[in-house]
Amino acid sequence: MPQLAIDKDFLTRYAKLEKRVQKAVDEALDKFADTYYAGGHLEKVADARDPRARSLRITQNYRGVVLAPEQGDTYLLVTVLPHDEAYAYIRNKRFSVNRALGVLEIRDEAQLQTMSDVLAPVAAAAESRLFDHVPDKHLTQLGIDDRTLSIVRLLPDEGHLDAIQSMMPAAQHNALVALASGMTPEEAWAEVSKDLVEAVAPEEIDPEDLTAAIRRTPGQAVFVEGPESLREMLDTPFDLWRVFLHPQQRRIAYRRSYNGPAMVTGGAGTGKTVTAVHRVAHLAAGYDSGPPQILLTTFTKTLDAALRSQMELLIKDPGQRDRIDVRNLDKVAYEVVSRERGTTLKFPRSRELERLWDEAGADSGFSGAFLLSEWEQVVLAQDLRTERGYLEAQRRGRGNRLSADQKQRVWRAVLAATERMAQANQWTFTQVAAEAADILNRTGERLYTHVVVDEAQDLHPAKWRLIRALVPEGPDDLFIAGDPHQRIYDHRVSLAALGINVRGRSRKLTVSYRSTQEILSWAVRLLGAAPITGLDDLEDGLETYISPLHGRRPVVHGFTERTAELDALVGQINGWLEQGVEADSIGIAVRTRSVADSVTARLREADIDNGPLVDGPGVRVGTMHGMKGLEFRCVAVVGVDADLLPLKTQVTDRTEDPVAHGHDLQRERNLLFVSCTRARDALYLSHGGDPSPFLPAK
Ligand SMILES: Nc1ncnc2c1ncn2[C@@H]1O[C@H](COP(=O)(O)OP(=O)(O)OP(=O)(O)O)[C@@H](O)[C@H]1O
Repeated sequence: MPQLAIDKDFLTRYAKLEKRVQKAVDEALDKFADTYYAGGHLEKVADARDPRARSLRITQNYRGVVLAPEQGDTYLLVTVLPHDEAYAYIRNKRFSVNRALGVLEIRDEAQLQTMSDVLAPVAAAAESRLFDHVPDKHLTQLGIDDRTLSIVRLLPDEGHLDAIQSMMPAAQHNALVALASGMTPEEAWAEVSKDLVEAVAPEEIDPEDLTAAIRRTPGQAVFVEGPESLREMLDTPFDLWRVFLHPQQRRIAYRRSYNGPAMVTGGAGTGKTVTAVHRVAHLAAGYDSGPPQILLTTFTKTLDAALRSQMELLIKDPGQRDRIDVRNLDKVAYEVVSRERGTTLKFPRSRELERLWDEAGADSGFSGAFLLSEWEQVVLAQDLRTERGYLEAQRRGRGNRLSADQKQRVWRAVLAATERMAQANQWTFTQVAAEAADILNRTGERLYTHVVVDEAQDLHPAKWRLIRALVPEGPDDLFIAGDPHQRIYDHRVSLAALGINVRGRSRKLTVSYRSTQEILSWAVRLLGAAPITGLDDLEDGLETYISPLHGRRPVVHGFTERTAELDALVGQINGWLEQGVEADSIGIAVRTRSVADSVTARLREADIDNGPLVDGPGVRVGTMHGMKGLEFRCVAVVGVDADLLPLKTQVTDRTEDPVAHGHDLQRERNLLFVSCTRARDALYLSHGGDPSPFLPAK
């Protein structure tokens, strides 16, 4: 059976072609797909570096580059380029199979040759060379082949190793970087082989077997399952995540089965959501049709809309889609409770609710706002049902200590207020989640076979109890994606304490697909040095978090007053717009509503179209909390002032509760980190007064 594969570079370049040329590519591929096993109309290029590289005519000015086997029947669509560049590509590049890893590699042999000629005299004159201490045998074991070896022996230093990166097969370059950084050959092997989708013994690697090599390199090239699948790829060429998963992502998403709840963590932009959506595709592929068995969920309405569109982009089969519900947890909980009660539920505004709690707790000595949050953060969080339970409960992170007498008064107020709410059929979403979990636990009904949860770090314990109650315990029951460094609400949860055991089934993603390395390295410093505990109770660090993307360093501008700061913001936004950045690819994040209002007013004055973060129109403006889960090409974080970050009203006094104080400060840091890591290409920050202490010193 002939097989067609497509390289990431092909799709990336196709995405950027004019519509007219794209159409010509489509036609050429249709023809090619009809007959590719004959290989008939692929043109051999006389001076091709690699005899298997052919050109495919698209238009007079464009050519595709196709790797066509001398025997066998796998064709790889490598790239699509203007005519002269395509021929230069074919004249310069060679394809190979890595001898140790078995992955597909491409190198620019012409440039490497030129580089060798330049390096030869430098190497001869140097006293020692970078890899003098490493014997050939070790290099070979790491996948360095003879062609690379000859230039490796000439490299005088790491600068030259960096300089040849773009010419070299990526896996071989990684191995050399590992050795150059002082790793032993064993450590370097662990480093380069960690991303393999399948381990393979060197003697099993056939250097001519392109099909096997492509299968081992799913982040770069994948097989197309048929003309329809090719059509889908070309219809949404920007959505590379649908097709090219990083091996780390693929291993996690497409593992046949987990013997219980599994978790994927990783820094911002490492593709946790992408991995979760692919996991749903994997689970759905196990069924043909029928009632929904899989819940894909997250914690807000705006995020679940984004999840739904991602799911629909990835899963086209209507039968499989029917097996999947995408809805946020509030909605799931609402349906369970309203169905049981046979009525709709009312959700009063927070002011109204606080008034109710004020009245119900009038003689408690506490405000309605305090009582309400005590109920949600302590009583509902710990599922406390009796006064005794409450009196004995720890109130970690709740600030001021309460005496037994005070606790009794709080408990009475809780009873009175919840009674009033019940009479008026008034609810909070946390309460509905707790109630839904109770109902399901009481009836034993389980609504799904699999639940996949995104943005898991911020869920209230009541929502976790609901999640646990939605699926029977068993293989593949729960798949959880989250990042504890992005925790921006109060909920610090231990999954184990909630009966969800992910030990041994927790995996980490480390490669950012969103932000540049410059933005990442800078943003990680905002988090401070305090250790962060994950949902699995283990410490979670971001030491291995990297990005292959590069760009400009973030900039921080300081002003003494807000007006000057906002004038500068207008200048920055206009600058981005003039550079051709679309208005809806620019996000502005601020700590408080009132700063957001000033920003919006100033933009309006400058005639810059703007609107809310999720649906616009124009430049997106919103609070840092609203930035969660979103992404923009350019991000401006405004009002990074000492009195806004941390926001005093949100931080418990150290003298009242030092632990809560620490947690609150960390949460404020995380909030700034989340905002900054929404940026793909450019990050701009400013303050209109003393700078926030979270900003790193230069
Ligand atoms: N394999 C991939 N190929 C191409 N793009 C990818 C891939 N994986 C992720 N991306 C892109 O990287 C960006 C971040 O991915 P995603 O939102 O899944 O990350 P995340 O870890 O959930 O981020 P966050 O925690 O910040 O919300 C998205 O634009 C996504 O499309």
